[in-house]
Amino acid sequence: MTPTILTDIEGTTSSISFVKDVLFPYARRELPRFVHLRGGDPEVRRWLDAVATDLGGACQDDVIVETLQGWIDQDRKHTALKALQGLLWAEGYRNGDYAAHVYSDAAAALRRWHRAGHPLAVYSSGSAGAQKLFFAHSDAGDLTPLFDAYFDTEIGGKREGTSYARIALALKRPPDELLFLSDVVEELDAAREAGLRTVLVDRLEDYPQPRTGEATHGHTRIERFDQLELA
Ligand SMILES: CSCCC(=O)C(=O)COP(=O)(O)O
Ligand SMILES: [Mg+2]
Repeated sequence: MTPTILTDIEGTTSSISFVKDVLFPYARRELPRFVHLRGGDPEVRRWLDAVATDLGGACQDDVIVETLQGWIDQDRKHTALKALQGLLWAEGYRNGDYAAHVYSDAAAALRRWHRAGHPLAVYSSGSAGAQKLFFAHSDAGDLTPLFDAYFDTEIGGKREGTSYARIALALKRPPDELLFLSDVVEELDAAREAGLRTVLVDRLEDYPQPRTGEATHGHTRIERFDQLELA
C-alpha cells in the first residue's frame, strides 16, 4: 500500500514563527490599504461581505478592517479572513518581501515521497490559494509540482472528523490509506476518528517542551520528517 500523505503547514512543514511573526503582521499592516484599493474587486468584496454578514449585516469597511485585524490577533481560523490573507500575501511574495519557510527535512522528505510515488496533499487553515502561493515561493524552491490537492476550511474545520472523511472522498482513497501529519493533537484526534492514520510532528523549534506520554493522545510522534517510517 502506498499511503497518500496529507500534511498541515504551520508547525508541521514550516515554522510557527514564520506564520506568526512574518505573514500575520504583514496582513495586519497592509489590510487597510488593501481594502481601500481592492475592496471593489468581486473576489475581495465577496469575503468582506461575508465578514459583514457575520457582524450582523451591512457595515463600513473601516469596521470590517478592525474586525479582521482583531481576528488576526486572536489567530481566528475564519474562512473569510484566511481567503483575504491569501490575496494579501500574494502581493508580498510578488514583491519579494519574504519567502515561505519550509524546514529542510520537510522539503527533502516531500521530494523523496513524491519520487517514491506517494500522492501528496495539503490541509491547512490557510486558504487553498494561500497554500499554493506558500509552496510556490518557499525558501526550498517551488514545491507545488509535488502536490496533487490542497484543502482548506471550506471543506470543514480541522478539528472535525467529517472534514477528513470528505477529504478521503475527494481524494478517492479509503481513509486508512491516508496519513495525516500535524502539530496539533486535536486535529489528529479528528482525523483518527475518521479512520485516517496519524502522526504528531513535534518540532523542538516550535514546541520546546516535547509532548510525550499522554500528551501525544496515542499518536505516533516524530520531531522531523526523516523519522517517519512509511509502511
Ligand atoms: C497557507 S500558510 C498560512 C497558514 C495559516 O494561515 C494558518 O492559519 C496556519 O494554519 P495551519 O492549519 O497550517 O496550522
Ligand atoms: Mg499546524
